[in-house]
Amino acid sequence: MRVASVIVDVPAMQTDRTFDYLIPEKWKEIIQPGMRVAVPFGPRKVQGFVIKLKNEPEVERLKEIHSLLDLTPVLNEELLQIGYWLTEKTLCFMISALQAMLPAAMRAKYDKEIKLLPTSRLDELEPAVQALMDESTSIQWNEIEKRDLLHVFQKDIKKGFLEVVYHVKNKTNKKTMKQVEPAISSSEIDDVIKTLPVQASKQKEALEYFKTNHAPILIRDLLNILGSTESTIKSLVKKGLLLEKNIEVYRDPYKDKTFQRTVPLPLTNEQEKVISPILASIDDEVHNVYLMYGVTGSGKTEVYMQAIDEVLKRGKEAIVLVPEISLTPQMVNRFKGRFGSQVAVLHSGLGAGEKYDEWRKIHRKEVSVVVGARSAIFAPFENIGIIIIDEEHESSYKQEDNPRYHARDVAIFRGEIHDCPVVLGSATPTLESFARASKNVYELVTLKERVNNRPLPTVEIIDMREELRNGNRSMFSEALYAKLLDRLEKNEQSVLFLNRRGHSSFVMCRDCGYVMNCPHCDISLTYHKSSHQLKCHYCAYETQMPHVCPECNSEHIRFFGTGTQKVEEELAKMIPQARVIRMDVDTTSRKGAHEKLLREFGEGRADILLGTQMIAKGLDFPNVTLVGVLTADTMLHLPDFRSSEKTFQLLTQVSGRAGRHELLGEVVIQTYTPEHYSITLASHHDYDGFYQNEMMIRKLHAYPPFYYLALITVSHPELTRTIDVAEKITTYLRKSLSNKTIILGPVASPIPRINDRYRYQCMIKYKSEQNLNKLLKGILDRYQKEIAQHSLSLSIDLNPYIMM
Ligand SMILES: Nc1ncnc2c1ncn2[C@@H]1O[C@H](COP(=O)(O)OP(=O)(O)OP(=O)(O)O)[C@@H](O)[C@H]1O
Ligand SMILES: [Zn+2]
Ligand SMILES: [Zn+2]
Repeated sequence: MRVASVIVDVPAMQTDRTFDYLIPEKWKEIIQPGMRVAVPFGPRKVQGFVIKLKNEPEVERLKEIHSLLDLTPVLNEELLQIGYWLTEKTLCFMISALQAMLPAAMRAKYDKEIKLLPTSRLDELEPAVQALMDESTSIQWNEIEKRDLLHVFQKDIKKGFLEVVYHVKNKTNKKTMKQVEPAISSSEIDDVIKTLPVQASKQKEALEYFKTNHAPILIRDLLNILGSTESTIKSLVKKGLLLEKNIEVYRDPYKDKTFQRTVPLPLTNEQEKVISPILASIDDEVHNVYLMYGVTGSGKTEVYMQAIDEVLKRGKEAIVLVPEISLTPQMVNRFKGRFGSQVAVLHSGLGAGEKYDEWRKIHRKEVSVVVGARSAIFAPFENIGIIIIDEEHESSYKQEDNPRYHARDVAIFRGEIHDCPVVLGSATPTLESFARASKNVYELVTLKERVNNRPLPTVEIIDMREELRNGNRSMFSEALYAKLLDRLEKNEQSVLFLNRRGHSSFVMCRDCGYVMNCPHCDISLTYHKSSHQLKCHYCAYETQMPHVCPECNSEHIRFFGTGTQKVEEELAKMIPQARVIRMDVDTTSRKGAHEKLLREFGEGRADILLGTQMIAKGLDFPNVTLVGVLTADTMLHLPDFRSSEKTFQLLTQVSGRAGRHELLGEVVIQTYTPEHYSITLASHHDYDGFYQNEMMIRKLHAYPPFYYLALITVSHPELTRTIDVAEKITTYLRKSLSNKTIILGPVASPIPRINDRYRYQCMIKYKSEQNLNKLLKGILDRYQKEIAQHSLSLSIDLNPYIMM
């Protein structure tokens, strides 16, 4: 092949296509699609991805590829295909799609080195490679390039003897450790031991060790075994009896942990029923989407693991997505405990280098299970047997920057390609998914009972208005206070949950619970402190903040919000003897803090765990018998059509933390709106009731799953231009889209100015618009000049989750 089509790293409309480059003679045999190259682009050199190889140049004179960044493709054919699909589905640039699929470390500047893998021997290598690598286990890329030997090295890379390692220039350098091995034979060791003086007992011990274990070992591990110091080993190295080497180790954050190995549990009848269609799909290699609706503690995770077991037995691979916050040690422990070193873990808590190391394990096929957050859906596996999305209702599966993809969509797309099942699991499925299951687009499988028939906890709703009337102005109701004391006495643990999302933004009457809603949208108004006004983020309605409650004339109407710190202080006053662990953004920002606090709680070193969203899911502590929700309302009044759904999900998840084992559980929900259906139905564990109710409301207001949404946000430094563009776009859409489609706006965005740029938005609600994506691309095209000059920005979100 003579020509490579390259997507260059210049994210702009005009460059969102391939550019052809001539392949220099020496790289003809080397270059493949999915590799990165550096190419001249205008006066600069830029990075790019080779997408295709061709024989005939389409243009007369082509520039040559400047250099190679990879010797094996970092993106395989399937991922390139997904890249194109992402550009269509999310209207992003191809370069953004391609980069989103790689670990961040590969986007930075780096040095490259080619390294002998620990499993291979020098004498297996090509002679030219051997000659260069003699005496060392790695060599700098430039050295090879200078000698024009890349093609020879590529052969050994393909055979799996060598690999390319990227060293990111800022601090994520590879981690090396010292290893020693005997430099002499076992019988020689025996002779040496006899000649050593009596005082050298430690040295003798070390040599004794190598006599029976004639193999390399990390110095750290050796010292642990022998209980001796590094100087002992050093003197043996000096004497030439041991050989010391620096070897690279993966930065595996779980390395020092031992995981208790677990074996598959005999499944309950319900679990059997749920797993059998999934196993059939695995067996028949058919793509099917299963919605696994299972109450909290019903053993979904056990079902996932046994399905994965089947996949691994067939030599295939598994992707498990878990929401970021539930990548708690508990979840990682369970997968590592079952599948050991076959598991790679990918999440944002890892440093760039650690993530890159985990990614390499996948790329090199050293693991066959990946457990990770959203972007793990792009794991470069080639033989996927199952994809699982746990807690499928979590909004963190939607990426909020370009490419604005939803991991569920990518999962289903990959599932189709690999002819494998996709399992969406949740105790509170999204309305979208449950509706699809009701229409048999997905197959519904249900776990109605907790394992061992543990009952779901009883839930008591406390009306905080009533408390106030009775003179209780604290954050704790009488009932919750009494129950906390009771647990303390019994030596049982409690979890207190404070929902901080959306705090202090809505306005409510503390006497009657009345919340200020928009008359046109049935969504709560947001309080704007600066202007002392209430605004609707959907239709631009606004009104003055009232001085008295419009419903009951009380003066106790105010905006709302409390923080975990305040709760902690109040707890300390009210129950000074309780030991409290507070978990929020502040106490968990340090690496490993999250894990440490949970471990302490698990070991019973605290009576109460107080926290935000991050304690809502995944926790499984046998001694927790009480869960308290301090204010169930905060989320309810967010200017978001999903606020009831989110409230129901959260209350169900939090309640699910209580009474999962022998001890019975109890839940107390404090609220100012005890009659709201999301709260009453959550207290009865009534998902079906909630689904019916919420579907009616969505239908009435033309929201998903009855309509699709698209959100266009226009921003510009000048207000008049912002409005002008927003209006033109809206008018154009009104003209071009079907009259069944609803177009709202243009209105100022909920955050009307960011970074001195004004923001206006337009919302499209549609059922079917064949040409919508083309139309929207056309709009981007129309404004591309202004966008390129950075004065204008147009963001288009097909399927928005954040309306700000
Ligand atoms: N077949 C089984 N036999 C015995 N114990 C089981 C079985 N399946 C699961 N368990 C145990 O029951 C508990 C709850 O299971 P698991 O955590 O898998 O439920 P889940 O549905 O994933 O929970 P949640 O969604 O609330 O996090 C766990 O401690 C698990 O080890
Ligand atoms: Zn009132
Ligand atoms: Zn409104």
